[in-house]
Amino acid sequence: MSDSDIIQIRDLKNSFGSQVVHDGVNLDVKRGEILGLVGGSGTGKSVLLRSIIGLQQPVAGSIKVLGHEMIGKDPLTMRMVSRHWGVLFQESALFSTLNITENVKVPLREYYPELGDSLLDQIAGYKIAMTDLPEDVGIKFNSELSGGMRKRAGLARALALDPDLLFLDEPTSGLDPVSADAIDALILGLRKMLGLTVFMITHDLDSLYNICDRVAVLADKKVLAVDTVENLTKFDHPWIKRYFNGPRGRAAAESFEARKTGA
Ligand SMILES: Nc1ncnc2c1ncn2[C@@H]1O[C@H](COP(=O)(O)OP(=O)(O)OP(=O)(O)O)[C@@H](O)[C@H]1O
Repeated sequence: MSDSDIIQIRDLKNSFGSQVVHDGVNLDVKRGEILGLVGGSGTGKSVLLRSIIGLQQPVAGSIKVLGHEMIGKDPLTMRMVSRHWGVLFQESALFSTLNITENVKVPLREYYPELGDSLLDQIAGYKIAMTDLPEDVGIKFNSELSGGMRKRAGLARALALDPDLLFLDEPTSGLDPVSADAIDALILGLRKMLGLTVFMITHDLDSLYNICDRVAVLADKKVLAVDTVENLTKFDHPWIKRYFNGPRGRAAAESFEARKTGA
């Protein structure tokens, strides 16, 4: 594992009964990069994410995070390594009975039970501010927030423990284009400010062009290619061609070019 790799996956196999989802997945995620993961529906993007963060037990293979083998890990190692990552789940997964401040305090309480409530409130307030949410959001509940605000609140909780690594499951799904652009800008800003590595499942072609350093394509039960979007558009595989060179892919490419030239 090279020093620059924060995640290294080798020969990963996942199956459910007779359904093989992954059959020899290999992938390296480099420290400091934003890596996008794409693939058709049901190709196993979420199963891959769940395998990395220990919510899915693979059949075979190796997953190293920060140099620690995650498969077959003991609960203590798992707890020690998971302290270094934050996860934004697709529906943000905020606790509906807790306000946003209390949600952000959940991981803080788990890892720092000795800290007093007023200090936890301050830290939570700081994390909420980092995601550009107004201060009064802290006392609101998930049901009182817009879709974009929920994503930001989920991000605030994912940042609670000052992670090195951020896992995002479709951070812009369900958002209008302006809110999606704002979330992309926030992810870029957080990466710069905190030196994060970001592993992001997305279907959002604009996000792939605008913020991902590299994109991994999951198809045929494997990671078929990992490269810049520009290079992937030239890749000779039927799904990759359809994905990047179809009408939506071309529109995203044109919009990216227009942004670059300021048109
Ligand atoms: N706990 C489970 N039990 C049985 N099958 C599962 C389980 N979790 C996932 N699968 C199956 O594994 C396959 C991959 O699912 P996964 O959710 O990873 O797809 P995905 O690529 O994230 O899809 P989408 O883009 O539609 O969210 C699917 O066929 C799904 O039905």
